[in-house]
Amino acid sequence: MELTISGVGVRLGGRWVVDGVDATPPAGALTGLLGPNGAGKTTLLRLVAGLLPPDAGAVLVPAAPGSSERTSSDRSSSDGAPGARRTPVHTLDRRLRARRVALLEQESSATVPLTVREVVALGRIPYRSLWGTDPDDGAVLRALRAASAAHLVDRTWSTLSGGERQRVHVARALAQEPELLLLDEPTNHLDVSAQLALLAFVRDLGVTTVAALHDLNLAAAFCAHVLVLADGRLVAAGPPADVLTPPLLREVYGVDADVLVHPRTGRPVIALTGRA
Ligand SMILES: Nc1ncnc2c1ncn2[C@@H]1O[C@H](COP(=O)(O)OP(=O)(O)OP(=O)(O)O)[C@@H](O)[C@H]1O
Repeated sequence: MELTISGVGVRLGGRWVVDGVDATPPAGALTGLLGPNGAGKTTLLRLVAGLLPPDAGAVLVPAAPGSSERTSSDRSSSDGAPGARRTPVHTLDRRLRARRVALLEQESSATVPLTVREVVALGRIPYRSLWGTDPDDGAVLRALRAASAAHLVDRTWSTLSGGERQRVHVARALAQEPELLLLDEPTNHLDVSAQLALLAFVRDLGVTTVAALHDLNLAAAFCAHVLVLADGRLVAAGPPADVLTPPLLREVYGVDADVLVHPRTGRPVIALTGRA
């Protein structure tokens, strides 16, 4: 999906928590959203998901073909699609938006008396008929397989470990079959092997994905593009090798680091040496 984040800002608690962010995450690729605690990553993901209306700017997505959605005149000549009809994501009808955009929120501690199958089926609600039937009865299992969680299908949600819950959350987001996938710290609770498997999977999915990540080396290894937030503002954007430099890491995170080049992948490897 061609996504344009255009001058987006929101005020919460009397201050701009996200402030004037302009970004165009590449379509069909994995973008990492980086920045220290409180930088505004979760808030920006909620804005991009259309769950939070912006107080400034807009998040524009292509209008669905044949829809009567409110569209803006195309302000995004930079995205190479002049004349394309675009619409602010927060104005999309909720059901339609849920078919196009999935947000994996940071884990909530809620315990629900549901099986894993039922939790993942929640992601299919936007596709259900008036009678509540899913037109694609294989979608839940496909999503569980993709998230390496098919073996959990009949388990009760409340009995799962943190890492198992995280995989099921990912499966629920995938079951929505979105054009835009937004992941808030998706590697939380996952062991190193599961972290690598998940990021390799979403990188290769071909779906425009924005993932808030704290692990700079995972971002460097898997992301095509990174956005770095600090105090609600975008301070850098581009390929990891261009963005994740020692001066940037010092400025944004207050840490000293050596940035090496991986001998096989050519990607940056960040060796933290201490607080600046
Ligand atoms: N509803 C709200 N009212 C007031 N302040 C808020 C609200 N939501 C978030 N904030 C504040 O906005 C800032 C950004 O929060 P956000 O959760 O977006 O940061 P983050 O980058 O995701 O942080 P973390 O890495 O710790 O998850 C924080 O200072 C937070 O306290």
